Amino acid sequence: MPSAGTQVPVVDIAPFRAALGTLRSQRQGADRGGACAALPEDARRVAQQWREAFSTYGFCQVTGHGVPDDAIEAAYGAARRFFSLPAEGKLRCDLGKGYGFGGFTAQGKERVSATASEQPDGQVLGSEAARPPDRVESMVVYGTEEDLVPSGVEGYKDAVHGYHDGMKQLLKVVMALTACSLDLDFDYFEPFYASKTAEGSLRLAYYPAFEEGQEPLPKQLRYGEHTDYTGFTLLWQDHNVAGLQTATDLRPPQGGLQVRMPDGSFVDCPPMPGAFTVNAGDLIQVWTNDVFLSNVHRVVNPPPGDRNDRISMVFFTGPAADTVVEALPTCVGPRQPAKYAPVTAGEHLQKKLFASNK
Ligand SMILES: O=C(O)CCC(=O)C(=O)O
Ligand SMILES: [Fe+2]
Repeated sequence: MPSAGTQVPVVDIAPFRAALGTLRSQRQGADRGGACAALPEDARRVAQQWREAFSTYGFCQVTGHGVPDDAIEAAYGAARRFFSLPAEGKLRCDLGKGYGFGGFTAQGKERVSATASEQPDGQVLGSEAARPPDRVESMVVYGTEEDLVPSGVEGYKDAVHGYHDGMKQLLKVVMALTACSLDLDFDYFEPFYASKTAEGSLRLAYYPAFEEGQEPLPKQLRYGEHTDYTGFTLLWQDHNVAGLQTATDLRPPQGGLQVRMPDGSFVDCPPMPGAFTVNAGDLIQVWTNDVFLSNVHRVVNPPPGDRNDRISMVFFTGPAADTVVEALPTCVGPRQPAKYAPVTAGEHLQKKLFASNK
């Protein structure tokens, strides 16, 4: 049996990224259709690996993504400086609306496990859903001029907006790859993601260290069991133990992400050098009629005595709020009936956020 942590597959998307430019230039003026079939062998193999990863795990580690290290470092540094502010400095960015509506959310407000009973397949996670609030602080960034900019955090705005732009670029590749892996035209999803109401929010997450004598509440986790609510999530996991404080040194803290395996067990999904962890959210599962899974995951506490904190940069994506998400044409057929009622993207997200802030 492979050791824990090796089970979320790795996909190097570089060959697909290289081919995508050619596809785009061919598309201009060319007849529609068949664009993905024209991909070179190595890029088609990436699309196949992508489909396998999301069908089995709903997760993969993405290398060859093209996001520059310095953009990651800059955002990570800004996040660390923000979360190191005294509480008053952070609370000045709290809009008082709870998690998911911009700005800062302090510990004790969000209880993500309360959303888990509303998975698209109706499955309930039982007593796990009754966990106390998560041991996390969050700062949400939309990449617009409306974003709250904390005072006293040098370079914050440029760094987080630069990172947000980088994530939008990567998302374009992710959606083209998804389209090709589902036998759709590479630009199939573009209209859904072009709108201002498309989901594209960056959650900077801070999981404080457990200092001497501090214990979690009974059953409390850093972030409880849940599925992500919308499209793909592009996650940069902390590569560090506290003290190193750069984004890319690989000394993964213990007490991180775990992903549910097909047999129901949870395995560690530690950061890997230079990789983004990518997972599919509920709307992708509905869109693909279960071809891609929106899989359950959580962030566990570090072992007793481990004094490390943890920072994640979590980019949530999804189609425009008014998109009615229903089974894609290549994911239904006489022997593959649609399993879900159509869902409106914005309504689904609001329902989940409401449940998480109870
Ligand atoms: O911090 C992490 O590694 C994962 C966070 C997560 O699952 C989420 O924000 O939805
Ligand atoms: Fe998540």
